[in-house]
Parts: sequence; structure tokens; C-alpha cells
Amino acid sequence: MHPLYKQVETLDKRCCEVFGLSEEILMEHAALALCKAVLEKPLISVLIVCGPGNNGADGLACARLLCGVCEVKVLLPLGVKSPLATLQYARAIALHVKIVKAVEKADAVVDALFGSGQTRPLEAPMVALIETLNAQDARKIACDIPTGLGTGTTVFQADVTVVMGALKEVLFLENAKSVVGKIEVAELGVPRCMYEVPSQTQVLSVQDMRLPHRANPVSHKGDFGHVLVVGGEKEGAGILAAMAAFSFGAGLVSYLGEAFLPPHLMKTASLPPKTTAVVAGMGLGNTHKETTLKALLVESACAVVADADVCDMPLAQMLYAHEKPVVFTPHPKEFCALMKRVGLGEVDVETVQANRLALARQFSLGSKSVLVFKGVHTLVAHKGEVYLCPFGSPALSKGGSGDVLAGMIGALLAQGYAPKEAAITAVLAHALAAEAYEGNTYALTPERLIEGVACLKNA
Ligand SMILES: NC(=O)C1=CN([C@@H]2O[C@H](COP(=O)(O)OP(=O)(O)OC[C@H]3O[C@@H](n4cnc5c(N)ncnc54)[C@H](OP(=O)(O)O)[C@@H]3O)[C@@H](O)[C@H]2O)[C@H](O)CC1
Ligand SMILES: [K+]
Repeated sequence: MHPLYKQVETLDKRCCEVFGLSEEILMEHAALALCKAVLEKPLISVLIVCGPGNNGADGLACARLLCGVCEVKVLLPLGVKSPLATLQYARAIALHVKIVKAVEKADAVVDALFGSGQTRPLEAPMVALIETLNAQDARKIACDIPTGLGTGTTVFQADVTVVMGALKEVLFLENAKSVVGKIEVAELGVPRCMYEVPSQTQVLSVQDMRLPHRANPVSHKGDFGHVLVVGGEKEGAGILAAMAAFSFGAGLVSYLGEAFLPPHLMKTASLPPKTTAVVAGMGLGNTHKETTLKALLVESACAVVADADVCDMPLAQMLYAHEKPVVFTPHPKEFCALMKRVGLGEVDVETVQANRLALARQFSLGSKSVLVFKGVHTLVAHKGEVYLCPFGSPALSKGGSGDVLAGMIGALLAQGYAPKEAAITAVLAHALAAEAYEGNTYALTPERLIEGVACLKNA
């Protein structure tokens, strides 16, 4: 995993103070990383669009470094303002870098218009400029942050974003995935691990996935726990969760309710005595009395995965306050209901989506439970720490995907994983299996997803 920051200005400052670097050294490394990204694919010409601040200065320094390597054209729609941009401009001019007055055709376009200094929406001329750049048939490289991201709807559509120093939260907004392209982190003169300081937000990596492994050749089904899935009105949802739990390693899986089950799942009318984890909420509706659910989820000693409808029941508050392992798995609308149920106030989906990290953290600070907040970037939050999953695919945007995830978490809880570790591994496995799916993106079914998870390997 890698730390994620809201801002990195203090890290830049620390880098200069602790390691004796200067802003110019940082910028030279930023520019070198941009050059590397530009030259990653063969090209003849590059257009570098530079803003008035230090994002533009990075672009101007890159123009200087590329001078003579390829045909370089620089567009400065707002001139230069910051001292470093003025300095880099003078250096580029001394090298006779070509300054153009309008967008010109090139094999690659570098967006060095605005970076971390963009605090307000783009005005009409800049919107028009970004639209023109997006329409170019060229490889597109964003310097630090694609211009417009986080401030409005017109955003530079990058194929690659070279982020300076460390990962920044804005690159992981829910709508960012379609504009950031591949994210590359530029080291700014010291190794990344020295530049970074501890953070309460982390971006998960493939290495954080710890799939269950049956190392001991002497084992029996009782060693791998017993999951109970509580079926409901839409019985298919529970069946999918149960199938996923079985495939992800639970020794036994029971289904509470009336349904036609695959042969490896057991039907039950009550909590089986040795149940280790209960998964409930998917397709639940009004099938069970609240007292029945309370007995299964709150009063039993079992670990709990509280999905969908359970997030909007009075017992959600009891689970939130519980000492035992509980993992909530809401999508945004369910998270709004859950926030209200646990007394954290009324928020609408739009507000929740714009403040996912902060609200997930707030939720996790009031409870021992683990939150799996589903989305384009699913979050796992526990005791103030937030872990963001950068993987996944639109192939998952289907009924049944969430049921599979809940079942997978239940399987890991039953096998003895701590709730946070269960959530992290299941979220990663779910997302990586979807990414690895080789069929058309529209064709992923829950069953194929379960099969995909079965084929994953630890990194
Ligand atoms: N570790 C690092 O992150 C490093 C980053 N570097 C680069 O520096 C930029 C940040 O530079 P900064 O000068 O602070 O900010 P920007 O260049 O992004 O933007 C500020 C200028 O842009 C103007 N601006 C901002 N938004 C708009 C807008 N919507 N419309 C018009 N103009 C806008 C702003 O104007 P003001 O009127 O507000 O002053 C400024 O002129 C960072 O992103 C990196 O690329 C360094 O390389 C060092 C390491
Ligand atoms: K930019």
C-alpha cells in the first residue's frame, strides 16, 4: 500500500528542510519525470500547454529538457506569473524553444496548465482550451493533476498522469478514473519512501491481498469455518453470497430460508450451532422479524457481514456499537441510511460521494466495526484509517456483484481473518478478478466473477 495525501506542500517543504533540497531541484525532477512519460512512446512533436504557476513551470522545464530531442511547442495562454515559471520561461527562451499562439497539432500533449494550485472552476476560455486539447488525436500527459479535476466538469482527459512526489486524493475522486489514465508517481530528488510521511489514508496494492491458503495437508471442513447466509425476499442475492462464500474457502455454508439451492449449500431454518460468520442484508426485504435478525446478528457470538437492507434497520446501531467483528458493506445510498441509523446525521448521496474519504473515516472512528464503502474506488475504513482500492472495472456494475463481495468477506471471517484484513483481501480479490475477466465488459456474471476469484494468485 502507498500513502495518499490531501496536499503535499508540507512534504515538499520537509523535503527541502530535512534533505537540503531546493524547490528548483524538486522541479527539475518533476520535469525529468514528465519527459520520461512523453518519451515513453515514439514521437516527433510535443505540445506543452503551460499555466502561469509552478505547474506551468514544470512544463517549461520539461520543454527545455526535450529541446533537440523532439519538436517542442509551448503554449502559454495566461503568460507566466510565479517566480519559478518566470525563471523556467527565461531558460526555455534562451534555448529558442518555440512558443506558439494557439493549439497546434502534435503527437503528444502535455497539460501543465494548473496543478495543485487550482482552487476555482475554469473560466470559459480555459474550458474551451481543454475541450480543444481533449479533441486532439495525440497522446495526453497530465502534469501532477489533470486540469479541471475536482473543480468542474471539463477536465483534461489524460492517458498518463505524472503526479509529483506522492499520490494525491483528488486523483481518486469517484469521477477521476475516467480522466487520470495511468498514474505514475515522480520521485522529486529523494526516494519516494523518504519523501512520504505516515498517512491515515492508503491506496491498496496487489501485494495487500492475502488469499486463503490451505498449507496444512491434514485438515477437515471444520477448520475453515461455517458461514450462514440469511436469505430473504430476493433469494437469488443470498444464494450468490453463499456460493461466493463457499468458493472463497468457507468449510461449510448454510442458507437460512426457502430456496432451491446448489447441492454444496445447506438449507437451514435456524442458526447452525457451529456457525462462525453470518452474512445478511442482500435481498432481505421483510422476510424475517426484527427479533429473529437480532438473535442471529446481534445476540449470537458470530462475526457479521451487514449488507444492504441491514444497513437501514434499527439493529444497525447495535452492530455499530458491538464489540465483536462486524463488517458493514453499504453502497452510497445504503451508507446514507447507515449514517442516519448510527446517529451520524442525514447526508444525501451527492454529499456522501463528494466526501467519501472523510465520511468513511468519521464513521469508522465511532465504532470497532469495519466499513466497506462500495464505489468506483471501494474504501475500507477502520478506527480512522482508510484504505482505498484503486482496482475494479465497470464490468462489476451489475446486480449480484455486491452479494458476491459480502459472501467473500463472510468466508474470510469464518476462516479466522481479522475483520479489517478480511475486508481488504476480499475487496482486492473482487476488484482484481473483475479486471482479469477476459470476456466483454458487459458480460461478467456473478458466477463468472466467483470463478475469476478462484483463479487469482497472491502477488
Ligand atoms: N511535490 C509537488 O507537488 C511539486 C509540485 N510542483 C508543481 O507545482 C504545482 C503547484 O504550483 P502552484 O504554483 O502552487 O499552482 P498551479 O500552478 O497549479 O496554479 C496556480 C496558478 O494558476 C492560476 N489558477 C489556478 N486556477 C485557475 C483558474 N481556474 N483559472 C485561472 N487561473 C487559475 C493561479 O492564479 P491565481 O489568480 O489564483 O494566482 C496561479 O497563477 C504542482 O501542481 C506541481 O506541478 C513543483 O514542481 C515542485 C514539486
Ligand atoms: K495539469
